[in-house]
Amino acid sequence: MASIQAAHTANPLIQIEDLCKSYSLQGADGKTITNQVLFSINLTINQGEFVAIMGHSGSGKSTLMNILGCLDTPTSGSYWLAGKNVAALSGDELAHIRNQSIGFVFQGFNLLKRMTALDNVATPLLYAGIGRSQSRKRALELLRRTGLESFAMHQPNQLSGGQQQRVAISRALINEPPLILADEPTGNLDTQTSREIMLLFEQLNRDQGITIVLVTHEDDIAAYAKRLIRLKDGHIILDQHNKASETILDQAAAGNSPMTQ
Ligand SMILES: Nc1ncnc2c1ncn2[C@@H]1O[C@H](COP(=O)(O)OP(=O)(O)OP(=O)(O)O)[C@@H](O)[C@H]1O
Repeated sequence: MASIQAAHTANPLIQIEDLCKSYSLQGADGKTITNQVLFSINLTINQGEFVAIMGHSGSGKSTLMNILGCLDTPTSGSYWLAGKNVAALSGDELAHIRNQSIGFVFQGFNLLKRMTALDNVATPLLYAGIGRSQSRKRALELLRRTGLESFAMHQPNQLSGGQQQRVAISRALINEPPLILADEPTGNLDTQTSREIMLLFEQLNRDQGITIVLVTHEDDIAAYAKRLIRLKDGHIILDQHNKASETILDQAAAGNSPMTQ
């Protein structure tokens, strides 16, 4: 297996050691079946990295992302996020870390249907106890940055898929998290809109140093990430610098500005 982990020793944001995950299910005969999904995963992701996780359906990508997002717990092994041992955190501390340290972006956008774009973006701040007017002010700033200021009062069904995903990305950014976890973020989008969303991630990574970890099935989406990890049957079988991202970076440097498209 090719590995670039040794090259990334400074400022680890994610450190996983010997992590395993199994699910126990009850079979038709009533007996318990154990399904091991992740096998002895070792992974370090430093602050500022842009990582794509690839692999066939069922290889364990979402399971790994759920653990990275503190939405699920490993069966064994350790996970340190920003220097904190996740297993030692209480429920409240986990909720706090999810709210403050991680921005989530999903394939289905996961916006609240009856709320405006503005209120969708402001929601994590409201949960964090910030007042409504301050939250909305900050949400509007984020929508401006993602090119959606004039759509602030639209509800999700009045927005295109790409616009909805920009709202979701604005929401993910509102607490200025060091980490964005994106699970198939372009899975519901056409090619051109996918490209715009990926350039937006690339810009956030380059200009603000936000660490981005995304799951994708598609090579042309993974091409934006600087590091490529491939899972197979719950094992990391490849972990390497992604040369394809250099071409994309050249194109971005040539003046593509997804924030205003
Ligand atoms: N909550 C669960 N209970 C039991 N088994 C589960 C659970 N979640 C996932 N699995 C199993 O774990 C394996 C990996 O699933 P996972 O969703 O992580 O794969 P994936 O690589 O994300 O697949 P896809 O690309 O189709 O989304 C599958 O065999 C799945 O059935």
